[in-house]
Amino acid sequence: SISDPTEIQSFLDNFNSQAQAVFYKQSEVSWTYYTNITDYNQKLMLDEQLMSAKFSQEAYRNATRFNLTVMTQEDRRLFIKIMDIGTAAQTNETKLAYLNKVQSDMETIYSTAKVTMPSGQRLPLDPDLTQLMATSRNYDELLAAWLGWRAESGGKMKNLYAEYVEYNNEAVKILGHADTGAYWRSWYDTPTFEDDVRALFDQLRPLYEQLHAYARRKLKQIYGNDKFPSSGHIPAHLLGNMWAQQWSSLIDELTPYKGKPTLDVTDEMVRQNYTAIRIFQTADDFFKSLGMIPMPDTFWDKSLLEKPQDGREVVCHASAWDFYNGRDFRIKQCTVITAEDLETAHHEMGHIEYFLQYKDQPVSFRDGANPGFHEAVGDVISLSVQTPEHMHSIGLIPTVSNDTESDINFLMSMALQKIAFLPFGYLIDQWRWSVFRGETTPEKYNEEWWNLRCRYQGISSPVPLTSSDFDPGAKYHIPAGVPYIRYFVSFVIQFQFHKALCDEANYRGPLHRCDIYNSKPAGTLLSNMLKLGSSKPWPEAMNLLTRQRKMDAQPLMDYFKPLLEYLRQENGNDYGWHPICPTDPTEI
Ligand SMILES: O=C(CCC(O)(O)[C@H](Cc1ccccc1)NC(=O)c1ccccc1)N[C@@H](Cc1ccccc1)C(=O)O
Ligand SMILES: [Zn+2]
Repeated sequence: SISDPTEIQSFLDNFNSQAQAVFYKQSEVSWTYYTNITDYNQKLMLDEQLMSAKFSQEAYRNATRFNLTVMTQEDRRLFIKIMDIGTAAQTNETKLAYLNKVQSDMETIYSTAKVTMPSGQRLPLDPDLTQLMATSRNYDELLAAWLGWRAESGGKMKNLYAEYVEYNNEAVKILGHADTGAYWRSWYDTPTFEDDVRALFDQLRPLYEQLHAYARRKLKQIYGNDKFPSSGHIPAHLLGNMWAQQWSSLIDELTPYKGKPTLDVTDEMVRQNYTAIRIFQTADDFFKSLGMIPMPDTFWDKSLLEKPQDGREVVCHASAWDFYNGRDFRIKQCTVITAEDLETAHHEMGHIEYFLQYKDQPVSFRDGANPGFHEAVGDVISLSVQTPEHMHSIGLIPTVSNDTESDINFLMSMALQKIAFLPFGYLIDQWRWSVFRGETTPEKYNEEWWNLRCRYQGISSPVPLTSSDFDPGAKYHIPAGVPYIRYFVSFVIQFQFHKALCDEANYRGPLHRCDIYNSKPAGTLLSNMLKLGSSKPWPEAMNLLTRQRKMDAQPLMDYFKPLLEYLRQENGNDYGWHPICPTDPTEI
């Protein structure tokens, strides 16, 4: 095998320039499809996916001819990443084409699904059903939207999913992975990863149990006790979100101390005629205040920041795009003027900032230190933006009051966003890993999904389950094949990052009131970590930023400590739920 350093270097240089061209083409063709869903554009994208798979297979074959043992650590790391070609390892072109087609068809079903409401209106998820789930307080109206959505999305793709699982597993097994879940976990390069995330979740469950109990009591006052099963579960359609994954839309009902200025800035954004562009300029301004890299002109020219009104079908689920040429970076988001979309804009721009910071790395290192790092960047900034101090400084709330009661109100609003999410962020890939392992077979898909929803999230289906249902398919990441444990990891590490940056900014107060706006030292520290991309093992990136190498839930627990005490006092013994789903979901 080849050990000559000049041959090693010329292979890497060659790969890098060819890969940029191939990945650019693939991004362009995919962007065209995602922003204009037609059969023709899908065909162009699927053809291009086969071309780039051939390129990856060729690169893999060539890379295996080299002797990795004589290389520098960095070159060895590059070769290993070049050989990690995922499902492109499937050399049977018919099978690979079919896998890509099934995946794309499921994502298209999800993105074009519409629900016919009792009024006769046909509503898409974005923005209509999302807004209905957030604003309606009518049990039956919420139920109609929730039932309709799962029928039109997941209900239409159960058999497709079983095929996707089979073909995806077959492809990654060629690379030596046990199954697709094992392949996805390999990106964290941590043998104890599954145990580590389980330990983090167990550490955080008491916080969630207390928030769940508090929300359940308030929701019973709104909808009546008779709507809640005696098992202690909350019906899944009452939490202000299609998946009950974040409960921020319930902030007005769940605010502990009434009579204080509202923390929901949506009305004020609308009153000030905020536009999508202004939402993204607000986010861009924050990165600039830290001395970080501003969005380039191509971003503003080529992004799609609002749902087109010309009848085109688009994939509305937000995403950030790296075109791998060091110049072209875009966001696709069907932005609406709400506090939630202000947060999403920061989330997406966090991905772009990471792209910008690592754009001079070799292509194979243009990735997050691990997938959770990529999801955390924007959310860290958003933790500063959402403080009452910062919201006041950008004119979205009238006054800042930091008396104890206002503090609890603020922590409650952050908990509805961050604590409510934890079991959801945890359970999605618990389900998928069990499916990829073959422990959960197609006839058990839906039953096992609700077992996890009942056990970890303490929510239950408001209607009896039928075997034709496929509720996992009602959540974008399942048909789109996007892993999800990355968000659970992000929701833990983003508080570690926030604490480290607040320390760097010489902030002294309670963590939940820290706003790093304008801190160049914090910006420099964050930039230096982001510049690494995936060139170093993630514990080294973690160490550079936080001066220790582990995922640690303590900063998150410290942030919410005052709220946990309040909730414990409020709830007394009225908390928790039966781990098994209620037999009769509407049992009185
Ligand atoms: O799905 C997202 C945001 C979309 C995204 O930015 O994570 C996006 C997902 C995606 C879409 C298409 C293909 C692949 C992934 N991820 C990116 O755009 C992305 C991720 C890593 C690198 C580059 C781009 N958030 C999750 C969880 C979440 C996170 C933060 C706040 C609220 C909710 C959700 O909505 O359930
Ligand atoms: Zn993301």
